[in-house]
Amino acid sequence: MWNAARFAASSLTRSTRRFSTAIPGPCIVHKRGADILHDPWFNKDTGFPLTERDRLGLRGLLPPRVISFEQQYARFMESYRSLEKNTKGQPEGVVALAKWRILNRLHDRNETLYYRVLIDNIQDFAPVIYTPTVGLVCQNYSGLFRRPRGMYFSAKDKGEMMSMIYNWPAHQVDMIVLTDGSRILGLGDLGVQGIGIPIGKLDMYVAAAGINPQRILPVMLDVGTNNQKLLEDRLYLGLRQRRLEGEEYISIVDEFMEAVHTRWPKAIVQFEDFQMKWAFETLQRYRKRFCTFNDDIQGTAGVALAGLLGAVRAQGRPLADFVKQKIVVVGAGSAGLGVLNMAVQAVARMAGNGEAAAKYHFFLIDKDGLVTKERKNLDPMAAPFAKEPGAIDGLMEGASLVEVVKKVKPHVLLGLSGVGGVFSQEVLQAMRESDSAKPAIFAMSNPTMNAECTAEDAFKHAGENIVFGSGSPFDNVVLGNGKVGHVNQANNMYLFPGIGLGALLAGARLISDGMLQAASECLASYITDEDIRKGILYPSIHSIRHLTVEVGAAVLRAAVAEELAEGHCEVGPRELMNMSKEETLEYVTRNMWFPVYSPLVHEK
Ligand SMILES: NC(=O)c1ccc[n+]([C@@H]2O[C@H](COP(=O)([O-])OP(=O)(O)OC[C@H]3O[C@@H](n4cnc5c(N)ncnc54)[C@H](O)[C@@H]3O)[C@@H](O)[C@H]2O)c1
Ligand SMILES: O=C(O)C[C@H](O)C(=O)O
Ligand SMILES: [Mg+2]
Repeated sequence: MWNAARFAASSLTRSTRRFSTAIPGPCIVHKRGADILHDPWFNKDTGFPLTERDRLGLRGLLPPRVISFEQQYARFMESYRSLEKNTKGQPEGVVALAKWRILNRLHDRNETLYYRVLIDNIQDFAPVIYTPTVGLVCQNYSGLFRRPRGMYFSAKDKGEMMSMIYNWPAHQVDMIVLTDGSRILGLGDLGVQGIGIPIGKLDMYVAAAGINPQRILPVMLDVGTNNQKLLEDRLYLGLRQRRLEGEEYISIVDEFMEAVHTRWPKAIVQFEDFQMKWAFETLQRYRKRFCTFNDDIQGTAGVALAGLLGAVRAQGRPLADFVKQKIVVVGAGSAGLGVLNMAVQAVARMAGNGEAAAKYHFFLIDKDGLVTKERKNLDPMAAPFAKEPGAIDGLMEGASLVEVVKKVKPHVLLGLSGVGGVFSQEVLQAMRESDSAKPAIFAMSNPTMNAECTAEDAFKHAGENIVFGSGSPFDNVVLGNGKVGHVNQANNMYLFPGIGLGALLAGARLISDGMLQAASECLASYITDEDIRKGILYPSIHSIRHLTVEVGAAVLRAAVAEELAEGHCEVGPRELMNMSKEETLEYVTRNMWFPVYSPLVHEK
């Protein structure tokens, strides 16, 4: 079975694109008959050719006509479009969940067709299977639950995880996204219902990075929830207890990490949507021992830094001017602090004495206002960014956001607060006095309701010359006179798939700062000057697969340069080292899975 899984994976990567007539390599299957129809990895629905129906014991289990992949695809898209038409005018949430349901049903039935429609229609479907609808799905998960996806490890499984991990049916796992559900987007503690996030992130891994869906594993670590409403909800499917804390908590995560790495030593673990204290703690604890990263801290930081560098270019200034940019970050959580730390590293690289200068130019605001050295119980992670009270424009401890913006006149206002609307009309209007001719506003919190402001309000109140980014998608804004306010989706989806892909194909021992920096630089340089002048900081989501090849290759090359690459499958570290840039891109592309029906060959 182990060999079969590998065989299946490699045959699929060799498959051709679109609806080509080239015959893909075979895929070994160890089941027969109805069991195949009920396995979404192998199921082709009405697409099984007659000879395959005979070989696999499927004859009579399907209607007689064979429907081609193209026809199945067209049929699904027709149902989807008619659902769109029939739900017009209904409340947004109802429509979003109806769209999610139809996609989820396909996901549960036929993964090949599901991933093909997802890849080809990524702009339409990413907002359904990923942010923002995934937030609504998590909020309603216990009611929506039909069949499980991924694995659930709970506090009650202590001592059992090593054997439990062998319950997962796939013999090889490359990519794991893990959450404890404690900070799901900007929606807070959703307990076990947070499993929707790893599922959505891994769908993006398949769509953008071509990770084989047979080798992904979404994981929920259910250590309880502090969400009283959920604890009292009779439908709630998670542990009905308050969250474990301290040693009890960390011992559960330790046990899970050991179990995973015993069974799949090369699997990459992405930590996602952990509350801040555990996000930083687990990152520090595991990043040197395992191939792991925290997407909210590190993926977000890379995407934000690429956007910040783009904002400098958009002003028509040289990149070196980044060191002079005044940046106000709203939100001192895992994401906000991750961004500031990476921005400081960038300044330090650009200007020798950068660190001190950067901290002078960077302003941090949390729920209690401006963070200064006078802050009671100042978080050690935020301490390096705390201002001397009164030293800058008389700004005191806890100064409000609007006061800070009015006095500092920042080049960039970046929100990672999780609070919808904190960039009020007054705050946005104050950005008109920015010292930049083209100020940047990033409302990065998710989902849409939690964005610090809408795209429309940003252009309306802060002026038409801003550059704008948001974590959740907004439509471009029509400004009149034929002008359009471009909306960038400043979301870590532009980096995490490439970070995982590059680390996987390098066989990286760990994920270093250098690899993350390479990912961010690759994203930053992906955009042409012409696009930047139009306010475009990130590529369209249509190009996410192409971008991810580049990011993956950049991460891989950085791993090789730092001697962290141990090789992948039959490609050893020496071969990786000898690859030119073009060969690396070719190697990455060649190893990406693409959904086509492979002939199924039964083996006992
Ligand atoms: N776009 C992206 O790619 C991306 C990536 C990561 C996180 N996020 C979003 O960022 C948000 C925060 O994530 P996090 O992990 O940092 O959360 P967190 O809970 O660790 O931090 C939230 C921070 O916001 C501050 N805050 C709360 N209310 C505030 C207010 N009224 N004014 C100013 N600050 C306030 C809190 O004090 C805290 O410092 C979430 O909505 C998440 O969805 C977006
Ligand atoms: O999930 C997203 O869309 C981005 C980010 O990881 C978040 O936590 O908001
Ligand atoms: Mg996240």
